[in-house]
Amino acid sequence: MIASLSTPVLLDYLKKCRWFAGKARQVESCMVKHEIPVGDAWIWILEVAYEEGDKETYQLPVALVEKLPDNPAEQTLITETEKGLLVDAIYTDSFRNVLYSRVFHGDKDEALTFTTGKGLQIQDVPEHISSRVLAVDSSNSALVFGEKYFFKLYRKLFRETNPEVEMVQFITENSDFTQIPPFCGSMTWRRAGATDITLGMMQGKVEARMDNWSLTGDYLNEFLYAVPNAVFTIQENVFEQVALLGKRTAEMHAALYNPQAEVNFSPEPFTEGYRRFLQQRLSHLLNSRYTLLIDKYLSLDEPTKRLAWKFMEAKELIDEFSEDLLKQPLDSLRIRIHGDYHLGQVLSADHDFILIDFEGEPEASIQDRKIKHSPLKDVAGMIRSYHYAVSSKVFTSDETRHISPEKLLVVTDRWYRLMKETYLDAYMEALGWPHPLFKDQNEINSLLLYYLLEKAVYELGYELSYRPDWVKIPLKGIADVIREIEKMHG
Ligand SMILES: Nc1ncnc2c1ncn2[C@@H]1O[C@H](COP(=O)(O)OP(=O)(O)O)[C@@H](O)[C@H]1O
Ligand SMILES: O=P(O)(O)O[C@H]1O[C@H](CO)[C@@H](O[C@H]2O[C@H](CO)[C@@H](O)[C@H](O)[C@H]2O)[C@H](O)[C@H]1O
Repeated sequence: MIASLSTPVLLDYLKKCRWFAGKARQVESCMVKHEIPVGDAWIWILEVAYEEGDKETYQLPVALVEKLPDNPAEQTLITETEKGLLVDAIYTDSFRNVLYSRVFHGDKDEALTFTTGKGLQIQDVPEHISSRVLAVDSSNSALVFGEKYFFKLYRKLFRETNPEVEMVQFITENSDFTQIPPFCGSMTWRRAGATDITLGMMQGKVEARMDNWSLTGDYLNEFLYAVPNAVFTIQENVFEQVALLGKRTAEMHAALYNPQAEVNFSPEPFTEGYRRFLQQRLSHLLNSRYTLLIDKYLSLDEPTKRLAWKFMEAKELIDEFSEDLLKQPLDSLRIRIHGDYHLGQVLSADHDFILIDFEGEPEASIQDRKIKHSPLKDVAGMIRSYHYAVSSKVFTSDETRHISPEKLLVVTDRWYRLMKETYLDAYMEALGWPHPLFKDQNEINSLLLYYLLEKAVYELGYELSYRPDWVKIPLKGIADVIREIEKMHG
C-alpha cells in the first residue's frame, strides 16, 4: 500500500468530490480494498460502508507527487503523506498518458484489460496526444485526449460490465447510426473467479455548442416573451429541431433492433417474467413515493398539495390500469434501450444531435439497467423532458409573472402538446410503419401511457429528494396520465 489513510481523511476528501454519491448518508467506514498499479500510479478501489443501506465501491486513481500542478482543481490533493503529496492521479500527465497508451495498444496485464474500439484512429499514436481533465458537472470524471477523444472514468463501480460500454460498442460495431460518439475503447478490472468491473470507456469527443435542455430553454424564452402580448408563436425551426430529435431517436432504436444479434441484444417478446417485473417496479415506485410524499406533505405549497391529493386518491385507478395492461396480450417487442433519455442527454453539434450517457437510470440496479423494454420507454422519457422544460421555465420567467396561473397552464400545456405530437409523429415516420417493435396503435397508446406514468412517478421521488420546488412538475405529469386513464374508462 502506498499510503494508509484513515476513514476521516478519506471521507474529508470524498466530500469534496461531485462524484461521491454518499454525501447525505452516515458513513461507518471508508477503506482501500484493492490497489492496482498503473504506470507510476495506482488505482484504489474504495469501499464505503454506511450505517444504513448497501455499501458502495468507488474508483480513486492516486499518485505521489512533489508539487501540485499550477491552478490545481479543488479535488486534486487528497492529503500530504511522509512520501509526498498524494493526489488524484487523473490530474497528472503521466497517468493520463498511460491510460491512453494502453487503450491504444489494447494492452492487458494481470488486473487490467484495455480494449481498442473502432472509433480510435491508427494515426493518433500516444506520442503525439495531449490530454487534460475536462471540467464537467458529472457523476464521473471526464478526460480529453488530443481534443478528439473523450474518456469517462467511472467513479461509482458496479460488479458488472457497465451497460454504457455494451450499448456504445454495440451501436458502433453493428449499425450505421452515427449520432452517438463512436466507441474507441475501454478499461476493465478483471480477476479470476469474479465478474468484470468496468473502470473506463473512451468515445469520440463531441464539439457541442450546448445540450438540448439549454437549447430548448432558449426557444422557450422566445416563446414566453410573446405570451404577455397574447401571442402564441412557435418558430418553424423549433418544430424542425423537435422532429429531428424524433427521427434520431427512431434511428437509435432501429440500430438497437437487431434480430440477428446475440442474446444480450436480440429482441424479445413481452414475457410473463417481464410483465411481472414491470408490475413490481411500478408498485414499488408508487409505494416509496406515497411514503415520501406523506413525509414531506406539510412542506408543499397549496397547488402542489392539491396535485398530491389527486395522485393519492387515484391509487386504485392506477393499480387497475397497470393490472389490466399487463393482463392483456401484448405482441410488441422489447430491446435494449437508452434508459435515461432526456433533453440533457442530447448534445447539439453541427446543426444535429448527438446522443450520450447510456449508463441507464441512476436509481436502478446494474442488472435492471440491462433489461429490455419497449423503446417507448425512451420516447416517454423525452416527452416528459419537454414537459419539464416548459414547466420549469415558467417558474423563473419574468415575462409571464403577471399572467394568471390558470391562463399560463393553458398556454404551456398547448406548447407541450404540440412538441409531444411533433416528436412522436417524426419518431413513427422515421421508424416506418408497420414495424415489428409495435403490434398496433392500441398497444402503442397503452404502453406509452404506462411508461409516461412510470417515468413521472420515478421523477416524483427524484424531485422530493433533490428539488422540492419542482415536485409539482412530475405531479402534473401524473395528473395528465390519470386524466387519460379516466377517459379510457369512459
Ligand atoms: N463524447 C463526448 N464528447 C464531449 N463531451 C461529452 C461527451 N460525452 C459527455 N460529454 C460531456 O460530459 C458531460 C457528462 O457526460 P455524461 O455522459 O452525462 O456523464 P455522467 O454520466 O458522468 O454524468 C455531458 O453533459 C457533456 O457535457
Ligand atoms: O442526468 P441524470 O442521469 O443524473 O438523471 C437524473 O437527473 C435528471 C436531472 O438532471 C433527472 O431528469 C429530470 O429533470 C430534467 C431537467 O433537469 C428533465 O429534463 C428530465 O425529463 C427529468 O426526468 C432524471 O430524472 C434523473 O434520473
